[in-house]
Amino acid sequence: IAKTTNATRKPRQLSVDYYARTCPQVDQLVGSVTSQQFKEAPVSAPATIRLFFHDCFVEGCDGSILISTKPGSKELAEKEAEDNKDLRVEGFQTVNKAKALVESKCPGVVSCADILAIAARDFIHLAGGPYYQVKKGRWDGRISMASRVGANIPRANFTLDQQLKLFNSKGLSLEDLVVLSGAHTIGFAHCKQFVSRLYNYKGTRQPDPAIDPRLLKALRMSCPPFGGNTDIVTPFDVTTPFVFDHAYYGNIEAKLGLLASDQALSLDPRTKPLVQQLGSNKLKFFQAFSQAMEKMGSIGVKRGRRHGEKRKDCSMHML
Ligand code: HEM
Ligand SMILES: [Ca+2]
Ligand SMILES: [Ca+2]
Repeated sequence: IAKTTNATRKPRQLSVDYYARTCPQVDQLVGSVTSQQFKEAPVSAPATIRLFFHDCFVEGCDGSILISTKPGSKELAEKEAEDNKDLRVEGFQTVNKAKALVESKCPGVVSCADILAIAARDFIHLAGGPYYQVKKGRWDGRISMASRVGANIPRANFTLDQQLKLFNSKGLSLEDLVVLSGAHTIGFAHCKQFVSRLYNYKGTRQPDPAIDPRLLKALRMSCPPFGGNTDIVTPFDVTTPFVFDHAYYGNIEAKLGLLASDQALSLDPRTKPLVQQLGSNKLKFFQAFSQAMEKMGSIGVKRGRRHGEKRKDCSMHML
């Protein structure tokens, strides 16, 4: 019977109890690392959530983002790509710690891609967001190339159409786009991601009219037009930058969006009604976010030895 179910199972299907026999305690093991990490370095939460997003959008959710460039190799790994340079180390550290613990209890069983998916869920919950079951069974990928990143990661100055096109190409809908962008309720961005909105919006030499004047003033203080400190970061959510809540939507309705791509969601008639709904209904946001994360978490999933690997060290391919 077991054989028949295996053969008839859709190849890319994930399941909550995938490790029921081989590593039943995997969620607890990862959980002990994420809760410790959250206490020591709360930025691990936004760091890991973004890491998961950048993993799933390039080659699918397969841990390709975790690979380090081989010393002496000409081919740079994904994490070296320009769009991944600002991924914080805390996300990588979390995955590595969790992987080490999981390997010590269930050697050679759990993929790095699944550990990243579980850790991202944990941090959403630890920061005050929803808890949902993570479906597992992803294999790690054999390809990690910096050159494949640029076209697959959305940019801060993307129009809604550009964002939508990219999300659609990943099997995600307009609603998924609006809901997943709510992850910008925690975390921070560097000045370069929005500085043109502050001084010279679309070449007008004027600020973006869709920024609240008080926010504009505050952002201009942290981010001068030239010669500022490039390490400065600013919270996405001016009200609760460490709390996973639905404040993001109220903010963009109030012209407090940080990136042009965020603000666009409350300006476009296609997305504005959903922004209003999510901003006024935390439960709806939490339910929609959990579902959308499951959808994002199943992009391009690989199963089996022919397409994937189970790494021992998440930063190195198996040979
Ligand atoms: C819709 C298109 C999106 C765009 C254009 C976008 C762009 C960005 C940018 C430019 C940053 C700042 C990076 C920096 O300066 O360090 C950022 C941060 C972040 N993004 Fe997005 N993002 C998008 C969607 C998402 C999604 C779908 C998620 C997760 C579900 C996500 C989660 C995050 C988090 C948590 C941070 C904060 C990272 C930290 O503080 O370490 N983003 N995003
Ligand atoms: Ca990937
Ligand atoms: Ca918040």
